[in-house]
Amino acid sequence: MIHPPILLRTISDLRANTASWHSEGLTVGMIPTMGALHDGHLALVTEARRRVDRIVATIFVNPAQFAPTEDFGAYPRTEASDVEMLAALGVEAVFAPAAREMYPEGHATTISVAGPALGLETDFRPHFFTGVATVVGKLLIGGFPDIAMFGEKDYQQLLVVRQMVADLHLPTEIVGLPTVREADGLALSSRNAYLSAEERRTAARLPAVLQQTATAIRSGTDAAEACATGRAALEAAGFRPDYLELRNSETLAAPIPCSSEPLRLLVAAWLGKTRLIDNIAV
Ligand SMILES: Nc1ncnc2c1ncn2[C@@H]1O[C@H](COP(=O)(O)OP(=O)(O)OP(=O)(O)O)[C@@H](O)[C@H]1O
Ligand SMILES: CC(C)(CO)[C@@H](O)C(=O)[O-]
Ligand code: BAL
Repeated sequence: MIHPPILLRTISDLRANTASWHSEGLTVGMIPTMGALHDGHLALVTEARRRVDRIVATIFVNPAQFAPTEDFGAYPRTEASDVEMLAALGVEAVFAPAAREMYPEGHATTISVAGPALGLETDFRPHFFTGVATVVGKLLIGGFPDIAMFGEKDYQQLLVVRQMVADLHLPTEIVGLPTVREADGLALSSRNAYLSAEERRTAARLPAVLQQTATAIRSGTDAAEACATGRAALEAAGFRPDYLELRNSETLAAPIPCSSEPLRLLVAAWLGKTRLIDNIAV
């Protein structure tokens, strides 16, 4: 017997729900999403199920993280089927507010993060992390979950959220989980739905080039040279790369040559009208 989750539309209902769970001594996990759920999101739910007593998933296509030229209008909105998928996994509550609930008339506060937010995505989407940090901050303050789950697919976002939570002393543990991939290596992403059949075949070159570049760096090729080769391979396959860069995996600072710091290779590239991102440990 599947119990549908409670559907919450207001911050005050979100707060009342999680407060009542906490008052019963139950632990709470939050999974922030923009909906159009896939197995990557469901892996976050499954891991939360293992860790906490009650789960609230959030579904909100956050206008503040889209530039006017980006795909806010086209972003897939599939709330009814999302709620069914969450129900099947036993999620207790779904918070799906309207934009005016999150950003009422006169809203004038944003959360701006430096550190891991500098460079990479910010060079191409300068508005993005302020939008993400502001909405995630509001969600965490709205529900005060014990844990919140994020995917490594959005690796820079994960580090930005961790930085924000630490800096604002929020009492939530940020849990990062590995990227869930299709059989051919493509990272699951709601935006994959934009790809034509031919683009979808080409898209598998993105993780393949990422792997090749990581292998070259591991076997001693200079990182700048390996990344240049990787970008050229992406262009030859039909992508327009925004970046393919090696960074320190904890700070996202440029790596210090010859040090033994942990490294991450991150990529963002356009395929037709679709922008894909991915990353792997080196
Ligand atoms: N393939 C994946 N594996 C693991 N986590 C994922 C995956 N895809 C998304 N997530 C995580 O799910 C959460 C919600 O992401 P979001 O709703 O933006 O989905 P998305 O598929 O990343 O969408 P988009 O295509 O817009 O980037 C984020 O923490 C994100 O990192
Ligand atoms: C974290 C998030 C839900 C904030 O809108 C979004 O950026 C996403 O889905 O990754
Ligand atoms: N998954 C990150 C959300 C975005 O690109 O807007």
